[in-house]
Amino acid sequence: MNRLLVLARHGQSEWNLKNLFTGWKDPGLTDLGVEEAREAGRRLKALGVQFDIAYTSDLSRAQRTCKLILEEIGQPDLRTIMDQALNERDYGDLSGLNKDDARQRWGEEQVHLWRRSYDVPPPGGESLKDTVARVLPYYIREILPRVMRGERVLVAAHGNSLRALVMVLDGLTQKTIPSLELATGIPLVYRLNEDTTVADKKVLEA
Ligand SMILES: O=C(O)[C@@H](CO)OP(=O)(O)O
Repeated sequence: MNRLLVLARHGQSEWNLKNLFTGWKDPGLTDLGVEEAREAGRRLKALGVQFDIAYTSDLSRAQRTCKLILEEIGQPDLRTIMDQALNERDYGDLSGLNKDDARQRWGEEQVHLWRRSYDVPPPGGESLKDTVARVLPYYIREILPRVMRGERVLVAAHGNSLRALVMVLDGLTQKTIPSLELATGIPLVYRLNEDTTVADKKVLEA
């Protein structure tokens, strides 16, 4: 049985380009972001990947990425479920601030803790731990049962909502999660075992 799960971070957004904390704000993709999403689709197509269902967040950068991938693999009308549970980590009061300005103001170390630690929430926002607590139940309830039934599932979402999932899938710890970075538009192709653990993982880099 296939048990195929593909995770794809959206392509570059307008706010990625401007180096702004984004979170639940809703900027669109840049031209490069559109190209990255198409390229993700082309790499999946080269592997012969087809999906039975797609999941994306409530935010347009992930939705557009999802659509572009599906167009490239020739499944533009595939059933796609959008849910806020897959949204980016909420950056709270940092949303809209420039990341370099934030480093100037609060220091490199504090900003790194907000961005990459497991359990330090940015003011008014979600830590990765909070994001795991939001994303994981949705994965277990909605997505995983489909994968276990042999449905081939695409999840197009965000840097930190996908870090939350990858942390669980790859068995990363609070110590190892800070070094995990997910590049825009690079699909992670997982095949799962019967017991829901990871049988195989491919990162579709250039
Ligand atoms: O701004 C954000 O929402 C995220 C993803 O772009 O940023 P970071 O990589 O700093 O967590």
